[in-house]
Amino acid sequence: MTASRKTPGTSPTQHPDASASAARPRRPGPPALPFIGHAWPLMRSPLRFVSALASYGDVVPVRLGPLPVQAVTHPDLVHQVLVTQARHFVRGRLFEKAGQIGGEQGLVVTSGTTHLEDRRALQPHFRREHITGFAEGIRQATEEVTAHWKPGQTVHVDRTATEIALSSLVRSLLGDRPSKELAGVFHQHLPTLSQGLMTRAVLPEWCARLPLPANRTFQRAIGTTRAAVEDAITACRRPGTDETGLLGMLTAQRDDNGRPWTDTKIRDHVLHLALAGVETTGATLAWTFHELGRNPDIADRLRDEVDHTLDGAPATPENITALPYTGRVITETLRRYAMWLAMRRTTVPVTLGEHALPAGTEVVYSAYALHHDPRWFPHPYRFDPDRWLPETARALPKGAYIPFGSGVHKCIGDSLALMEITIALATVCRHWHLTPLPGRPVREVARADVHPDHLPMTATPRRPRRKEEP
Ligand code: HEM
Repeated sequence: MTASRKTPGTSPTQHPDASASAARPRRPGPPALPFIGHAWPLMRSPLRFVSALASYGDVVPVRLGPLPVQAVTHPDLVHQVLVTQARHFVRGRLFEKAGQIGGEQGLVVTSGTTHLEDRRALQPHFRREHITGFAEGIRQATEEVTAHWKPGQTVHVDRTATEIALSSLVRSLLGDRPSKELAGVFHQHLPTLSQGLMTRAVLPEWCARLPLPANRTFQRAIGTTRAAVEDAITACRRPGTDETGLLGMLTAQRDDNGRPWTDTKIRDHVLHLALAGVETTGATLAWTFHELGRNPDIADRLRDEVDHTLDGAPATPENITALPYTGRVITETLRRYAMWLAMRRTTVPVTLGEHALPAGTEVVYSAYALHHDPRWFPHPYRFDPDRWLPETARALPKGAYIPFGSGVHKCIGDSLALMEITIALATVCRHWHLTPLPGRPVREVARADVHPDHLPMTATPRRPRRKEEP
């Protein structure tokens, strides 16, 4: 199945440029302004800013407002931060901000023993044998969201994709009792929370305290979203309620003394899953439709594969295992539109290559920048699923392709996300052609993930071909 396929391109063969600090001239970091540091270019064109940092060296000093951070740009060193030296790092400022939104006990903010224990408790519920139970809900969510499309209609694929991701997550959380209220609250407020999170990480602390409408909207969004999740927990704890969803699993969880997890802890975990899992999956799905729309040859190959393999049947966890080309399209989308900023902080003095970082140093890495480094990905802005063919994929250094991160904090929802995207994609492609609207260029916007600023496309119905048809 696509969901469980091995990350391609990470063969152990050493890439010629793979060792960090390989005789490249080091330049001073990019020029910073007083007080706000690099906040201005980071707010104006963040993707260009982070992608340019590798030209200054493997570890580059940057200032997020008043906060000095070290940007790690070489895959080898990123791998050290995330995997081999991970025990010397905790979450950094960005993730602490996530704590202000989703609470302090969710996986996205915790580190060390607390993180490890909770991760061990949650991990089994994200394994293949468990998540396949969510597949039918994902397919239904996709059918429902696209059911009202009319031939020739302009559909806003960015919103549709987020709705599919949202509705799928709510179904996975609540099992057979999907709640329209919770979905509605997530739908209304998650984009505000996600955008606010990045703004708060980049701007000085005092900006968040100004009595501005944006700050008030943000605070309201936190309050309403927390209350909606608390209501869902109360409903789930009622005797006789179905416990097939992730929320049922969380309410059944016990600590070492046999006591049930508190409502606050469960609420934090749910909010963190929603914050980490909806916009990311929605954006990846939207970008996939965008790339298929502007690459008709790739779209034809993908549709042929889906038609031939599914042969008129709906997408299931079993039949999507035989969609290798679709898998490569998704792998390439995840490369092209990866998360643009993540953080860590050193807890002890750490040496990265030839750089000595004292304890307490904030460190950032950008999967987006790594995935657009031409040393590892020639013509990085070209969308080319065949770069992932086993015979053409170049040997990549560890840490060069990390759409889901790596190490102890690697995305817990990676398999779920891949299954979800594959099922949603196959379900839509069976019945619809989506073509871009001429003269409406689509821009990449850096929120917590990289989103299309808008994605209007024309929906034209199609009939899936069966195997026996020519
Ligand atoms: C295409 C979709 C997704 C992408 C690209 C993505 C990406 C990532 C990345 C890069 C990280 C690690 C960040 C770091 O280094 O600190 C991460 C962590 C995480 N993701 Fe995802 N994610 C996706 C979908 C999901 C889904 C569907 C869920 C859950 C329903 C989820 C839940 C989480 C959680 C809880 C963490 C924190 C894990 C930990 O620290 O133990 N993600 N994700």
